[in-house]
Amino acid sequence: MEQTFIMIKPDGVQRGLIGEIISRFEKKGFTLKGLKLVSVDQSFAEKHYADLSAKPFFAGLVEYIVSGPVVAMVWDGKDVVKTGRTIIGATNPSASAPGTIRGDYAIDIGRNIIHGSDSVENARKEIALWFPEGIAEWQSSLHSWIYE
Ligand SMILES: Nc1ncnc2c1ncn2[C@@H]1O[C@H](COP(=O)(O)OP(=O)(O)OP(=O)(O)O)[C@@H](O)[C@H]1O
Repeated sequence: MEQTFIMIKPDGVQRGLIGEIISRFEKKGFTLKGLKLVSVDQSFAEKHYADLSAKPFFAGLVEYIVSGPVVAMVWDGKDVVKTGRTIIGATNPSASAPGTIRGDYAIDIGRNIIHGSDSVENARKEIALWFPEGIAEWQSSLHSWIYE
């Protein structure tokens, strides 16, 4: 099945949204395969956001990601990359629909609470970067109640 990398950013952790965010992915029917609370350093944050290194907001983005612990997760399920992005909402919370995580809980683009991989290929790279130790191998017993 497909996997995606989801990170609750430092503002999401500080604001007490960990449980709410995990709950949304769980209730949808996706399966949690990796989970840890970690503080990353500058070089790690720069690696994660390497594609954005030329952007004017890059330094501020890195500073934001290292400002406190983040929750790194791997979620598994059919079309989880695309559906995960839908659950998260548009990058700029001012354009995120109500009902999405960013639409419900964020205001500023530079404090948008959560990250989700934007493609299956990037998910693979991000999971390898954040979980070099590997992820849990298990299958939920609810599988046949979620997939036909
Ligand atoms: N104009 C901006 N000003 C400040 N921060 C920004 C801006 N644009 C993007 N960011 C930050 O950089 C992150 C990565 O930007 P990107 O364009 O990859 O959006 P995204 O894929 O929706 O976000 P993410 O990769 O965090 O899921 C955004 O989530 C946001 O935190």
